[in-house]
Amino acid sequence: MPELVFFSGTMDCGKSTLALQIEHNRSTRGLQGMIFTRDDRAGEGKLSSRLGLVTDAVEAAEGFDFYAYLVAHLSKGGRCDYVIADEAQFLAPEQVDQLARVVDDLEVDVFAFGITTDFRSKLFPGSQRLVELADRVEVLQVEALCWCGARATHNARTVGGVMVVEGAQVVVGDVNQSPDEIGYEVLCRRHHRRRMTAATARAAALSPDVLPVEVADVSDRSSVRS
Ligand SMILES: Nc1ncnc2c1ncn2[C@@H]1O[C@H](COP(=O)(O)OP(=O)(O)O)[C@@H](O)[C@H]1O
Ligand SMILES: Cc1cn([C@H]2C[C@H](O)[C@@H](COP(=O)(O)O)O2)c(=O)[nH]c1=O
Repeated sequence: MPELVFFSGTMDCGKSTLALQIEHNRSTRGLQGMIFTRDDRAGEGKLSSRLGLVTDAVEAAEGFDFYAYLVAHLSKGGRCDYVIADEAQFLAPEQVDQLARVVDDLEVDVFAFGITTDFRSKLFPGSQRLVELADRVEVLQVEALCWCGARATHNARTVGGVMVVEGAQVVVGDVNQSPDEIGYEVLCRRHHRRRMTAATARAAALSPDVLPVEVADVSDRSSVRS
């Protein structure tokens, strides 16, 4: 039975790498897939992984109709054994409906990859529709980690290392950006709620308000006892 599968996780957890691996494993066995993406960091019509791999893809921009595109391709005698859709969080809900129709009416497997929630921990509309429609939602097994060592479950947007909570839902970007750029950082829920990024945690640890308290505890022990 063909399936609509949503591979979901935070930024930087290996979604695009997995998409490229699925593509590689299937194409080396003679299957023919169609690869789609939207607003990849590497540019239009590219699906890229931070491991350095990149492949060409069809840009599924606003208004793009997956079902019509596949029907046109098949009616011209083209073949399609599976569909890969990366950066699926950016898709409109109706585009996700088209992907479900590709599975049900054209009997083609669809593997969609994307982050579930935005920098405010709100669902992207495309991801919400995928959760609603997918046969399976798979959470990636490679854990991205928060600076504290806990599993990262949330995406923070940062400016100069400081978490921001205002702004457009879609701003294409990356983790590990230089401090003057808008960037992203993955965090555990506790630190996302506290808006505590690696940079602000480091600054707090170095703050004169924090260190001397511990030092004072040690040096003042005799005075505390007396
Ligand atoms: N230099 C590296 N060496 C080994 N693994 C790396 C390196 N750089 C990135 N990675 C791996 O790639 C993952 C990010 O892969 P990518 O497919 O780009 O993520 P996503 O699409 O989920 O944002 C990281 O979590 C890490 O496991
Ligand atoms: C959290 C969040 C992310 N984005 C953008 C930033 C990147 O361009 C992509 C995610 O790509 P990845 O391959 O999963 O790292 O999404 C955004 O536009 N808005 C957000 O809130």
